[in-house]
Amino acid sequence: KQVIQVINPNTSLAMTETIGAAARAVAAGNTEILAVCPTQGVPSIEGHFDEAIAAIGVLEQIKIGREQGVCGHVIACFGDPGLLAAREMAQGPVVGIAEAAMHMATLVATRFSIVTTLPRTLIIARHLLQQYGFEHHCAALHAIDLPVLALEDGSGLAQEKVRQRCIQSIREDGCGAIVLGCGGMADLAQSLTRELGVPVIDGVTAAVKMVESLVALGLNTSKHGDLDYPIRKNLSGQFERLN
Ligand SMILES: NC(=O)NC1=NC(=O)NC1=O
Repeated sequence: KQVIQVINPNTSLAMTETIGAAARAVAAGNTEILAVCPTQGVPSIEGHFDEAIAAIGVLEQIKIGREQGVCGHVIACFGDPGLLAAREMAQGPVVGIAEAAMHMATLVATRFSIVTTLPRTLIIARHLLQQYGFEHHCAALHAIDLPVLALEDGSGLAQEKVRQRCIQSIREDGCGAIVLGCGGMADLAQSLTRELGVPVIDGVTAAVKMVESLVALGLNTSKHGDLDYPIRKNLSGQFERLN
C-alpha cells in the first residue's frame, strides 16, 4: 500500500474528518489516506495572517509524513499555504487543493468560476490564479460570505449557500465548470455535479488523484534548483522540531 498524507492546515478536527472522508472516497485500492492537521495553529484559515501561521504547521506535518515514508502530500486548504516551502522539505510530490482543482477545471472547461467562503479570501484565490497562470481561465470569483467553520456547524446553511451560488454562477458567469474554494466543501462536489449537470470540482479529491498520478509516473518533487532540500541551519526555539 502507498500512503498519501492529506494535511488540513487548520486545527479543526471536524474539517480534518470531512477532508479525510472525501479523500478516501476517491483513493485507489492501493492508496491509504493519512488525514492529519497541525497540533497547534489556527482553527480556520481566512486571510494572510492565518495562512502565515498555518504554513508552519504544514511544514511540521510534511516532516512527520516524510519520516513515516508517505509517497506524497496534499495541502488541503484553498490558499495552498506553505506550498513551495513544503516542496523544499518533501521528497514526494506536494499538491495544493487550489492548484489541483484549477488544473482539473481547465481540462474539462475553457473557463471556470470559484465559489469560496469569506470575501476577504477572494484576493488569495486571485493571487493563486496569477501564480499558477490560470487568470484567463477564471470567469468569476464568488464568496458565500460565511466563515469557513460554518461548513462544519451541522446546520446545512453554508452548503445551501454554496449550492445557490453555484446555480447563479452557472447562469450568469459564462463558465463551464465551478471550483469549490474550500477544503471543507470537499463533500459537496459530486452531488452538485450530478444536480447541476456541470463539473463542480473539489480540490481535495482532485489533489489525491494528481498525487497518485505523479507517484505512478515516478515523479517526485524536483531537487534540482530552488526546490532542493532547505539549506541546513540551526533552527531555534519553537522551530527546533523542524531541524
Ligand atoms: N478559502 C478558504 O476557505 N480556505 C480555507 N480555509 C480553511 O481553513 N480551509 C480552507 O480551505
